[in-house]
Amino acid sequence: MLYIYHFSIAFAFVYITRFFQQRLSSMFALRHVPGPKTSSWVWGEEKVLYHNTPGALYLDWHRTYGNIVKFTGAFGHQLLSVTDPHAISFILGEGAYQFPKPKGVRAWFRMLLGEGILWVEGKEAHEKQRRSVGPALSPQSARNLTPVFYENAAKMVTQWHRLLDAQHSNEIVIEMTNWAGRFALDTVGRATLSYDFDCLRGQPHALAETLDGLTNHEKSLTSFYMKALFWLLPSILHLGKKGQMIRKTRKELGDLATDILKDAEAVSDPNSKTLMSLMLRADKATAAVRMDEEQVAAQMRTIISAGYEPVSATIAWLFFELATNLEWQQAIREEVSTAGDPTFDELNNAYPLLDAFFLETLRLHPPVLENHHEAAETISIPLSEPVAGSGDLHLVIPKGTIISLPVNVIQKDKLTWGFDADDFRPERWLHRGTRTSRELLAFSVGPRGCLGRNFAAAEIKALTVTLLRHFAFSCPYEIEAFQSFVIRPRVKGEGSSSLPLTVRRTL
Ligand code: HEM
Repeated sequence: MLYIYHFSIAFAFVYITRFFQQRLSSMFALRHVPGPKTSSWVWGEEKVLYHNTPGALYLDWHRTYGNIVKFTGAFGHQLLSVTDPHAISFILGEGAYQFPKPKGVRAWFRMLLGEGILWVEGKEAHEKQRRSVGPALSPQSARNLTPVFYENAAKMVTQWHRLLDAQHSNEIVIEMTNWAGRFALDTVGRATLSYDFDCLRGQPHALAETLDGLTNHEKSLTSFYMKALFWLLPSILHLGKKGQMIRKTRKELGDLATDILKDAEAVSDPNSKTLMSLMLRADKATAAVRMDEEQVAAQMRTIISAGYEPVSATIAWLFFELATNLEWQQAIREEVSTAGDPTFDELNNAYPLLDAFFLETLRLHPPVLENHHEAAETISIPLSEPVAGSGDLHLVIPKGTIISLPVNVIQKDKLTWGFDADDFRPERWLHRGTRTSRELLAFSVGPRGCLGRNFAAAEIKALTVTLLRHFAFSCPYEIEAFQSFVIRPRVKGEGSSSLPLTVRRTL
């Protein structure tokens, strides 16, 4: 017993000494990097970040201190916020495997989704998973699934007409974040597993409620502690009600995938175009060691979750912008008022106004606000311009430093986007010579860039075309951004996400 006691004391001593040693050497190495004064010795900037409008502090900091900003997290750990273009290209490109996701972020993905592609690190292991998952999310696969996108969009139209008929009215208030979530979940469910959650026809599915309960919460002390501490103590995620919810969601997502995997027909049908079948075929063709049941379930959970949250948030923001930019709404309605449903290729190429509006929505409302990484080793990264007062076009980043790439700041950079970078101005995308979608970071870039971007663009555009042909939108409320797992809209001052839109029949 005494032995265990001494062992624990020694262990704690070594751990605490190493922790402070690392902090001190990191502070020394980054001493010349500018940044805000620590506002709390215990919580660093975590509290102000948590209570401020999402992304607002990063904007202030970078406008005050330049492209590289140092700030403090809980218990004095150092973070860097980086918007320098060369540094970003390196971190997301050639240096991607030297900057894995932070341990806390990986712990979250592992606990919720399993050891799938969002969790995996290391060049070889990640490339192996990408070879299996990639074909399932290729442009060809999104092309094959386009009819599913339209079928789900048409279900939404039918339901809204029913709601209007029931009110004997041509106008009704629709809570758009809820319907966007139903559309995104039904679509990714059918595409991935040929499984219909059927949220669009009936009541929200239990899984949608579990997913929302996990991330779409009001601000509370517990969620603040979780957010502030999981960088340092990833195991905190296992605790309390939150831990229970994560386990519940993981189980529900996994049970569904394994049930379908066991249903031999869904998998062995050589003509099946579900993402699961395509992934299993790619895995069989390219991997020496095939995925086991848990690995398949992990990938399916990952695709469902990756295809649900950011898509539903983007749909909501896009309709918010349509509802507040009425001239654009009318212009896009006219542009898409052609006969029949546009094909996948037409959705991509035939509607410049729709495309510009979609890209501008992602520029000003990136659902994934911060892209986090951790230096696996002490490493020197290239810079476009020196940190103030140093003259050096490189920055040495100590091992363990957590780096945030604030997508909102990068996508509002006045040097790249011009003096009106803060404004919603879709016309900036119409001059293709000067602007390309590659400049967006909303989907990230490089070897870990989003695999589902073709899928997301096609489903969101298919929904927009369909809804604009039937309805007109306006927004009588003041809306603000709110941080859940992704950035969602809500009525100013309300608790969780909400976007009530006035929807009027046009047909
Ligand atoms: C507007 C919608 C979407 C946005 C803004 C978005 C954004 C992102 C971002 C920023 C990443 C990089 C994450 C990181 O490095 O930590 C990512 C990765 C990923 N996304 Fe998306 N995503 C969207 C839709 C989708 C959809 C619909 C799917 C699948 C159906 C999907 C599947 C994936 C996968 C599998 C990865 C992991 C790639 C890897 O690590 O190699 N995404 N996404």
